[in-house]
Amino acid sequence: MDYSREALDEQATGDDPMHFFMKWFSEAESAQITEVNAMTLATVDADHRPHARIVLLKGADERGFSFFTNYDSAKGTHIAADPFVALLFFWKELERQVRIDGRIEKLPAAESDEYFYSRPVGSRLGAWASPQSREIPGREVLEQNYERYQKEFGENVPRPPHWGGYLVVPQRIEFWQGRSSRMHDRISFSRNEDGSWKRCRLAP
Ligand SMILES: Cc1cc2nc3c(=O)[nH]c(=O)nc-3n(C[C@H](O)[C@H](O)[C@H](O)COP(=O)(O)O)c2cc1C
Ligand code: PXP
Repeated sequence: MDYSREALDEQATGDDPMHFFMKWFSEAESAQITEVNAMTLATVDADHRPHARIVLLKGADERGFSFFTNYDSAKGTHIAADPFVALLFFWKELERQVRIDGRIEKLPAAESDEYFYSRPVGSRLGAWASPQSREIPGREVLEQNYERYQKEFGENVPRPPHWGGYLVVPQRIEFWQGRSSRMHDRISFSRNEDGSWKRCRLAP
């Protein structure tokens, strides 16, 4: 595969990488890419070993990038031990990659509530039924848990205390545009101490 769609120059990315991310994200949405918000989340465990999995981006604003999960999951345990994480998007139809490194924190409970109560009742029950990342003897455990919570809550399924959002506050954001002969464009932003951004070009 030789990438040849387009170029990315420093000026085009502007001074604010969050702003530029939104632009690329909406272009990916317009390109009808399925699961455009699917991103790889990398964490490290207490022994400094890396782990990666996909989660869905549910918000991006001037603060950073947010997603929702089980705080007692493997990733939740890693984050509690080490708050440095990485995110990765690959939009192959646009020949684009976005790499994000940053520090992660929990979203305020009110924001977790707001998102949780926007989810279908079935997914809300799923959050109760699944002890995410734990070994279970069989699928029937999940089905039994689901029925149990369905009986207990009916249509009014509250947010479990172990389920909520995280915010990744970016320290570095890199935009990668594939180019011919592996001579790709890489524009990288690093956060300065005062919160402003320093932009540079990296060799591909
Ligand atoms: C397309 C896709 C989207 C996913 N989105 C989420 C998500 O937003 N939150 C989540 O907890 N798990 C999500 N998962 C499941 C995770 O990849 C993972 O299996 C789960 O969170 C357990 O990870 P852990 O054991 O490392 O904590 C998604 C999986 C896929 C394939
Ligand atoms: C276990 C799990 N939790 C949360 C999500 C986030 O997506 P949603 O809030 O749309 O269900 C997903 C998406 O696949 C998921 O698999």
